[in-house]
Amino acid sequence: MTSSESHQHGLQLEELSDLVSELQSRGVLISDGISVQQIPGRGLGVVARREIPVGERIVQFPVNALLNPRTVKTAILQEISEGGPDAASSIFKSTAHANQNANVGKQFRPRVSVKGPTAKYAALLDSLSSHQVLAAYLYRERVRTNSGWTAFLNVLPTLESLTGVPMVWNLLDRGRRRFLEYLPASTSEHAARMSNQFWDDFKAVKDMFINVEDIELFTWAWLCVNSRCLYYYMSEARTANDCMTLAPLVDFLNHSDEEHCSIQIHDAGPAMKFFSLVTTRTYEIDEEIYLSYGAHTNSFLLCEYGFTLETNKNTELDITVELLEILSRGSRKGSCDSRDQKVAKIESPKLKFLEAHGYLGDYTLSVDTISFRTEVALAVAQVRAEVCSDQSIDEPKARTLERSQLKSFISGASNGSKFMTTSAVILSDILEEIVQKSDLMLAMANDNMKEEAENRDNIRRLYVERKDIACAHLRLLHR
Ligand SMILES: C[S@@+](CC[C@H](N)C(=O)[O-])C[C@H]1O[C@@H](n2cnc3c(N)ncnc32)[C@H](O)[C@@H]1O
Repeated sequence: MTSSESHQHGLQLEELSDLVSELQSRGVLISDGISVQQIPGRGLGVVARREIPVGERIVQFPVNALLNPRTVKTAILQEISEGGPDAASSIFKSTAHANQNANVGKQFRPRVSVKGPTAKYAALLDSLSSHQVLAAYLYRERVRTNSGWTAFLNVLPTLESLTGVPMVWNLLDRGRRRFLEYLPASTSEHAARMSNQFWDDFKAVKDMFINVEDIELFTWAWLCVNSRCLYYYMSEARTANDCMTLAPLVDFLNHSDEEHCSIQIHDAGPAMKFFSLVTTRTYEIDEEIYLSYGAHTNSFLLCEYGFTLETNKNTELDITVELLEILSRGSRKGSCDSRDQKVAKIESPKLKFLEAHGYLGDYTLSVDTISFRTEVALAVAQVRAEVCSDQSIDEPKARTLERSQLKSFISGASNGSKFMTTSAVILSDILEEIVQKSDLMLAMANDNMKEEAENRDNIRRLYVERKDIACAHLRLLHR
């Protein structure tokens, strides 16, 4: 790999060649066909320096050179074995206990049970989620003077360059908190969920490790992990979400909604397991090499990674907030603020019914389809609340019939034609409001976010997409 142009863009040539040396010393193979360069609007990216055929392994890691909960645990336990109690007390708080509070689904099962003096520390690390372990590790490596990962840490983005992520507008403000008001409600809820997760993770890490106090530094570490990790299966992970690894250099690949490369695991026996980045198409000289981060919408990309795609084939219109509002209030008019939904959720029989049938939330439309979940919610929205309650002995026959029609639609035994006309009316009403609101928000973002062109353009893109999809469905509905 070469890095000839990187020095123009904040990152020094030596920093990239130090990274390459650091990785090579860990046994990582890097193709001579790629370089890391600044790409306008995308930060750094990976570019082909020569023609690259399909199937070329452009980076190959021995799996123990990756940075994930497994390798971090090994490194920390080794540090403790070599340094003794002093080393342990320079890492863990004396009050540290296995994190009871973490989302259980995200914790790790002990893979190989560790015995001896380090067993206690192994159990502590196993009780954290991957995100927590990795963020804590990056934090700690950043503050220590003798990190073995200095070259990698030096090429990670600065906190300022991560401020496209809405969660950060709230956390660090710097005049950006007001931008949250311009987000579509579903995007804003996604950002709020991330904030909650961030605070849970900060608390878990702070309670366990010494000297993790600096919120800005932890934000940087947490966001680096969030935006740069790749999927890597580990048998001890309890959920797919916890199969996270950092792979330096591979993490310079930007996202595309088309597949360009894939991650492959080659298992050639003990100590011969490799994690490779392999091309799945040919590349011309100077072409950027991308990786798909997943089939993500622009709202998701903005929340998790701080950018949106100009055209995104995974675009969809999320009407969850709008539909939940109708379902919880029983009517569209005089509706409550979407933030009151949690209270309504507990009380509304319609929401309870949807939850019991696995259809609560996630109501979306793509340009030409309405998801089945949305159709179910529209059907439930139009029946009387009593239809969603359990059958009572003396209830009218009409109610029993309507309940069975609803259940038969949900189970797929009928096509739900009974509900279609009213569903169309409810949906039109929602979509017309979305078009109006999008126009308003597009104008407001234009007027009030002038000084932050990138954030403004990302937000505008979300409303343009919402409006386009809403208009496409309104045309179909009014045909
Ligand atoms: C895994 S890193 C990719 C390398 C990154 N560009 C860098 O400078 O280090 C993911 C980050 O790159 C940026 N990014 C990735 N794909 C992008 C795209 N298609 N358009 C704009 N920015 C993108 C976002 O800032 C995202 O959080």
